[in-house]
Amino acid sequence: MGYYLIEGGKPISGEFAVRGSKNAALPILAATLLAEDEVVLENCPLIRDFYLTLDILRELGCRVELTGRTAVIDTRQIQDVKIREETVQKMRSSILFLGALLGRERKAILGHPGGCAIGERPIDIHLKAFEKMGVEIIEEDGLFYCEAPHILGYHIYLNYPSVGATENILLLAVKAEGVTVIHNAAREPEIVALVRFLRACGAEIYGEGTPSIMIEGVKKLHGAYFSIPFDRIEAGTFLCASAMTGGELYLTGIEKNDIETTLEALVKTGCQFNIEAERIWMKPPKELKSGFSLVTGPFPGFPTDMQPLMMSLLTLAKGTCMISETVFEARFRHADELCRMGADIVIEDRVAQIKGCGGLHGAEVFGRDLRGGAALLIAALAAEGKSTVYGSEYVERGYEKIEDALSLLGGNVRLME
Ligand SMILES: CC(=O)N[C@H]1[C@@H](OP(=O)(O)OP(=O)(O)OC[C@H]2O[C@@H](n3ccc(=O)[nH]c3=O)[C@H](O)[C@@H]2O)O[C@H](CO)[C@@H](O)[C@@H]1O
Ligand SMILES: C=C(OP(=O)(O)O)C(=O)O
Repeated sequence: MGYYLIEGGKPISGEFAVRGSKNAALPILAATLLAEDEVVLENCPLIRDFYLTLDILRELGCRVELTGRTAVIDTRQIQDVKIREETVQKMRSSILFLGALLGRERKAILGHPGGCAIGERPIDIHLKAFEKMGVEIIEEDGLFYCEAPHILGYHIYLNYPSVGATENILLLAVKAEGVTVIHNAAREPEIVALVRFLRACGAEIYGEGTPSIMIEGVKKLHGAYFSIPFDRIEAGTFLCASAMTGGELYLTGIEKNDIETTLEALVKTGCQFNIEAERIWMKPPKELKSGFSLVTGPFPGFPTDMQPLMMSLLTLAKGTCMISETVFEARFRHADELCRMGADIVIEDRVAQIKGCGGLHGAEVFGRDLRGGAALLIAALAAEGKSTVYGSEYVERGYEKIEDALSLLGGNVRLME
């Protein structure tokens, strides 16, 4: 198990150019399977999940070249329709290969996806929609054997605006016969990014970013050039790190509409902002304020992925704050670890009450998922003394060399493999 060694107490300040989004890049990589020509992706995030997804494409027989942040992917020579169990276990987004492989090859074999243990995370919404669109699914020994001789457009009503299910249906529907409409679709910026990519490849899609997305199936998609948009969770993580440590931060490469709820929460803590279209400057107050409630929810609600980071920050804010986690039922595992650093957090079911503790101290703590690990890392930066944060392998799934980025901004963080 890798870990971070952190010496706290130094402000995180300066300029940071936000990198490409994990949650936009991964579905787009799956979508490259649908393009029957070369795809060029710019601004790729060099993170563990990205490399793992490139490996899936290679294992399927695709040609993949990565130079700097530019990936060139040619899926014309695809030879396989099965994703290895080991890979599927490591990453939630591997489920998106189901829609993409079915769209391309009419067949797919894949197990139940793993990923961060933040809840049960069933895939019933994906499978139900697929069946309605003509996919035959047989589950045997933990594997889903899927076949779709004919993919049929359909009106799909999601009982929850699942991000993954909306993406998977999009991947299948672009190659369906006829029109598909997704009702109660997810509206996250990552859905918009996937649609823009598919459209660049020749797909006919309307309504992304709204609860109704209409897709007119096409016979073939072509290659495209596309730049991965910024990672709104990385941006929020660095803002929280600076706010907690009393540093001023200048973020570039962002789109402010995509991180509005995070900015609103930070404003409530007393942070001041100067916001331009693609840049943000933030100055934290001398003392962070609390006394409000946060409820996570589907976009445009407060993002569940930011919840652990915001909880970390609120441990230092004067007053009491309540956070309700409505998206994932087991996403508070970082709270106990924050308490080991001196935080005052009480959890009851899916609500956390966080009282400002006046200051954190260094400790040995365990990150058990991606954002939970990052939350501990930023808490350690703000704590007095030395900390060890275990679980770097989770953090590396979604943050590119976070230890280097934070060190360049004045933090004292080392990754020990
Ligand atoms: C790779 C990626 O993009 N991951 C993001 C994606 O995950 P993911 O796509 O897994 O999240 P979903 O929106 O699907 O899940 C939201 C909720 O719906 C439930 N659900 C989902 C599907 C289903 O078939 N049945 C079901 O019950 C889940 O258990 C969860 O409670 O969106 C989440 C919510 O914004 C983010 O936290 C993740 O970072
Ligand atoms: C939960 C996350 O990712 P995944 O869905 O890939 O597990 C995340 O990015 O915070």
